[in-house]
Amino acid sequence: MRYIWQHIEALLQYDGRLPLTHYLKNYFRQYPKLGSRDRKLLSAMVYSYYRCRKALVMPDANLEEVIRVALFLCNNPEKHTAAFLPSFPEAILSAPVEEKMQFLKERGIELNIPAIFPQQLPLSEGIKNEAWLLSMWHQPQLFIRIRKEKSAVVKKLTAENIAFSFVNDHCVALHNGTSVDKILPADWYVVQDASSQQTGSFFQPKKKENWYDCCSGAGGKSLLLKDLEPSVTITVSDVRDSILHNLRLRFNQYGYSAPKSYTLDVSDASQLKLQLGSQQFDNIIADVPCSGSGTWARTPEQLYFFDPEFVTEISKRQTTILHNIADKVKPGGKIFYITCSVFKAENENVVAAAIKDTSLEIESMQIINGLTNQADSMFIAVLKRIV
Ligand SMILES: C[S@@+](CC[C@H](N)C(=O)[O-])C[C@H]1O[C@@H](n2cnc3c(N)ncnc32)[C@H](O)[C@@H]1O
Repeated sequence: MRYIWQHIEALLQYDGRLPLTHYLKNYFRQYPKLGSRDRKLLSAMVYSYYRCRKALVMPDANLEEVIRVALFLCNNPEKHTAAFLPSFPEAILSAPVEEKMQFLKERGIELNIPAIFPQQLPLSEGIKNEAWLLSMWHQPQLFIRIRKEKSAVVKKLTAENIAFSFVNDHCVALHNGTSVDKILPADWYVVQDASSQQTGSFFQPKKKENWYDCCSGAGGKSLLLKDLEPSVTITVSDVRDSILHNLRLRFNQYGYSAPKSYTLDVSDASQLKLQLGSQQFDNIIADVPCSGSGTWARTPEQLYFFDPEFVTEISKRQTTILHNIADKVKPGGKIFYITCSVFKAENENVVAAAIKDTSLEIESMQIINGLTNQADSMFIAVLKRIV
């Protein structure tokens, strides 16, 4: 098993620039002799390392010991990891993380939880710092939104012996890595995080309304809106042309005609004016670019290599976007400002800056705390145009 430790040493040369999942794929491509079990084990080791390394106070430990403790904290024993977990009693290997921490403490391994995120940016109301930090130690669940044939979905998942649970009427939680695409017809469901699904409960669209999704990405929120009220007309924009192409394919896949779309940088007021002219909309979804800190349990490398300068920059862009779209919504209409960040700087502070010199007022704002469901966390502010 020496080769595993050699690969780990090589893998930890990673510098955080590529998404970790791409980096691992590229790495494994260079070593075709590594079997699927080795790849799973190495991935679990690397992910566990970035999840909790900064919290482990183990000054005299070698890399092998650190990795074993990280695996222990961030994973329950599975076939591919079991042999590499420390030789602790069986029961503690699948115990809750608080018990595991206590167990380590009793054996002289201290944990410094705040060190996981030394930048210590203030979090939005409704999310507790320690709970957020500890959530980084586990991969969140996979969620689907059932669009149709609910009882057939249940039947198929049950027949395939897939573990699942309902979060609400349409939201199903599954183990991460479940290949739902091999089991369910593509138009019966959408893969969408539970908190992202929950943003839909704020939209309350009325028949035939005209909506604008200004940072639409591949259309997760637009499709949610369309499924809530198929008669709405949606216009979408994104700075990336390729993602708008994906959005159009998805709309067609789900039986909708492709919406009017613009490739455009909404932080640039002149581009917005040039392309949209004087159009106004009943409501706008602004699911803006952000740090993604509410989703870092899926991408712990972003937590590990985080540069706070990014939040300073992105919050300026978020404020500019809100300013630019403020008069694109009709008086009485609403802007749904959404981020998948837990930082105040991208949430409450941006909203406060944007309402200062626009005719928007805050109807509500809150964190959608995903921690209890092992989901992502998001922020949504409902901003109403008053004149
Ligand atoms: C959070 S994602 C949107 C996710 C999408 N609403 C969904 O639910 O699937 C933010 C999107 O904003 C786009 N974006 C980033 N900067 C932008 C800008 N200045 N103008 C327009 N779109 C931008 C990104 O390309 C990305 O697709």
